[in-house]
Amino acid sequence: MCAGRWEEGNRRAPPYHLINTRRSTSERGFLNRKRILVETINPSPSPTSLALSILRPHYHFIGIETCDIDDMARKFFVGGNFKANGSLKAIQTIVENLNGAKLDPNVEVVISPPSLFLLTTAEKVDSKIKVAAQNVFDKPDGAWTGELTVKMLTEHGIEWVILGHSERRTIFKESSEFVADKTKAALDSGLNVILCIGETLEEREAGKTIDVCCGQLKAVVDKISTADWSKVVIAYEPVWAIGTGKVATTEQAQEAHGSLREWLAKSVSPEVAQATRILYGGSVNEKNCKDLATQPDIDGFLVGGASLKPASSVTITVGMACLTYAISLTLNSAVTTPNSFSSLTVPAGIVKVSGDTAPARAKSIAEKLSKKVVISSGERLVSSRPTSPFMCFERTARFSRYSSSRVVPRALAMTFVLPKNILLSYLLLMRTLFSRPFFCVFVRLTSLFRFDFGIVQAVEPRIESTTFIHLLNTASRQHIFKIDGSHGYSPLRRGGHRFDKMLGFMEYVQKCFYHATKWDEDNSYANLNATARALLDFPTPKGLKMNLSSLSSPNFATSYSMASLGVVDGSVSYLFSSRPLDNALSSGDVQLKDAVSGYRDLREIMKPDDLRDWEIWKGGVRVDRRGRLPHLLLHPSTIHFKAKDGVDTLLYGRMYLPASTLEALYLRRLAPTRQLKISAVSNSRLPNGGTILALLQQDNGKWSTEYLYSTDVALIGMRGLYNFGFDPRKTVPPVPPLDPRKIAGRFSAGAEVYYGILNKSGGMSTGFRYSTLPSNVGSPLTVTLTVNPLMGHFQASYAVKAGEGAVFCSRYDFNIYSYESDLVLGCELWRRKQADDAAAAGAASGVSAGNNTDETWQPETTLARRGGRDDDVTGVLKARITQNYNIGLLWEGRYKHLLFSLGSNIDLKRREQPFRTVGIEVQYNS
Ligand SMILES: O=C[C@H](O)COP(=O)(O)O
Repeated sequence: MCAGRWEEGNRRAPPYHLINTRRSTSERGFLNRKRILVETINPSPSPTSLALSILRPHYHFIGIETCDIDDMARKFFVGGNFKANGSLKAIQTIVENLNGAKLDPNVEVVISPPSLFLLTTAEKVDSKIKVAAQNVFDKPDGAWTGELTVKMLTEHGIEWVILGHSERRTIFKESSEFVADKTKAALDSGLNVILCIGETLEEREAGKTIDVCCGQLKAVVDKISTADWSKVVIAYEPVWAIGTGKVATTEQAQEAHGSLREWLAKSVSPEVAQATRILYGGSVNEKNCKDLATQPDIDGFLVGGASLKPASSVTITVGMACLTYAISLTLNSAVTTPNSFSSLTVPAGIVKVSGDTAPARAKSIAEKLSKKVVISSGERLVSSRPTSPFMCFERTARFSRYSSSRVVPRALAMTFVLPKNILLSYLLLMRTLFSRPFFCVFVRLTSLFRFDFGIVQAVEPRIESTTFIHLLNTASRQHIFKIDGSHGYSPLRRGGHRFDKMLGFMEYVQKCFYHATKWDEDNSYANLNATARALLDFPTPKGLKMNLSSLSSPNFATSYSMASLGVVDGSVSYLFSSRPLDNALSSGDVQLKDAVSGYRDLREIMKPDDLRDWEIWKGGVRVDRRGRLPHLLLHPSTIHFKAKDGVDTLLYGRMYLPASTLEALYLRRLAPTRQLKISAVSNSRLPNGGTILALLQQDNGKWSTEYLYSTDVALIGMRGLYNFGFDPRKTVPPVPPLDPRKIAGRFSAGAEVYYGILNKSGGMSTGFRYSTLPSNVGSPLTVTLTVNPLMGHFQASYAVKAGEGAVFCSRYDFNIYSYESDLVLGCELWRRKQADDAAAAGAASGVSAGNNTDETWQPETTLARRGGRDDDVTGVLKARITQNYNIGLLWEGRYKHLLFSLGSNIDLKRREQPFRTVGIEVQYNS
């Protein structure tokens, strides 16, 4: 069988079934429908990356990420429509704020000032932000008093125009035909169009929402070509929601967007429907955008009022008197611990709060920061209490809780003990290190008398300066959640895998390849959290999907998939393996435990094959190239290399239809301890047309390393994992304890660093795992702790196999700067056939035995005692619940020769419509 038989060597059979090869590694994303590769990066110490981390806190380098190409291909879009508001000065301020803000590069931002300010805005605004006119006429230059022509716009670098806004339709009586004419004129001259549509309240109440919106669209569809749609963004703006503060509910908006996309698929083409961005507009603000941004068919926002509003946050300055000193006696132990900043005393701290916040709120924030404040003059608030710099920063961090901004300073403290007992400490505020130089230095001269000199420059944690920027970043962050399906602040959560439901056939075949070539996926830093991911992050199917696959020869597999979610689409994939995959089984025979991801039982690390074991000699002559050097010494004519004897290679390709996306994977075992993976995705709608990612993996049992290069932002990275305990290369594995009170387990530690050359962004994370081994007599468990020191993220997970058929898992995330936390609980329950012995036991106790195909939820102890087998599993139920009362349910099982995944996502907070998604996937593999 493919999975679970690692008891090679002198290990005795484990007390429970091994499922360690159940999940595949990074390339598994290639095997799922409509996915693309996204390298992810972690927060990092450089200014750009810190900003990035604020905007994209979940991005992480660990491995190839995959996501629905539908989602990713439609770049998130946020437009700001200032309407007829704002003075030149106000608009300049907005532009300056936007220029200075760290905006997510994955979001397209367009602002639309009144026409009088178009040129100034276009001139001043950073090139990453585009400018839109709020209207344009459909005729060339001429006698059109009060109008702007398309030529005027294009000649002055204005790339966008808003057309069909409800205010123009209702107040200025613009008909849908006129809007369509203007759209055509704009597109013909190269402008991009934000095309607004929307229904009135009466129309909605009359159930005419979709008819009205589609009618408005139809006028445009009739006039422009299919190709023109690549330059159109639709903004769905219910008239009753515009400027009223009455935002459409998430369900209302998603329903309308989904229907519009369906209509586009029918009326224009499925490709246009997939590619066209549909924005929502109408009383969007930084709070309500969160949920809206997570909807599958909402690709951004057109923001009115909130695009002009200043943020309700404040700027805080934390500082101390420029030069202060304190003398504290050794006896004053309360403030003198040699290795802590608490020993650094400063007589006075100054907390300055300023900004657009009302003075009362500023005062209340200041009071929270420093319990007792004295207002000395104006807006300056002086703490009357002596305080340490660390306390100040701690309070600044706490301050973020009271601010609407999520930006918090990040402090890094370092202490050096110099000769002669001089203690030098300094504290850096990472976030402001480069943009606003900040440092403080404290020197302690002796251990007897403490002279603490402190110099602290003023610190101004930069806070997102307008509601629009805040909204923009919040929305893009949420959109990323939608793409990666993860929540919280886990450095490893996104690592490698996202789709941990039943494996597609191609994934399964790849796993068989790993097993056949003895590659241990779990001995990798990328898979440190694999158990918690499999148990808590499993996705649930949406709509109907069918897969038909076949391993037509031991070396060659094909797979076809069809899905129906709005529009019908599918994919064709081929896989070639130089190693015959005799261990791959059809859907009727495969053990469910091999086809479903779940708790990952680590196997004992093993000594890798010797390189010489891989050499093939015939008649005293080497005939393959797997050895070290000898073949180089041979004359080429004496080497009779045969592909089938060569290094093991796996080739995989997939084409998605109708979206013309190609995926490819090249996997090559270079040596018993080394593997090369090159993966690529190509799609014209992706940045640069796609991505290539190369990964060189080294695993010698005791430790493993991986080196990565991606063409996307020229990302380079490295990660490693070290296993404590015995070294399989030097000693034999320790004898497993027979005493059930003793635990047989393994402790591993790892880290990763990475750097994006093009975006000058890097980062790191570190993690630990303790997991029991197959030889453990008691309940298997896995505990992990992962830390992103720069971002202050901690994640702890705990999974325990309460028996053969039940696993429970919990995961807790915490951010020490923002105080955000996230708790997820989950379980999986395996359903098994009744065994003969159970039936016999039933008969012996006088109970009718029944036949042995009866199924039941078995108590673990019973199963363990009778030695449950992998092949008696008939289904698995997975469930998880988050602290926000989001529930995921997934049942995976087999009916005759078909494998089923049936799942649903339930949001208990939405009482009116708790079922967010429902779906089923069916697989037949032969
Ligand atoms: O173009 C923007 C829309 O009219 C939305 O305006 P609003 O956000 O002020 O409701």
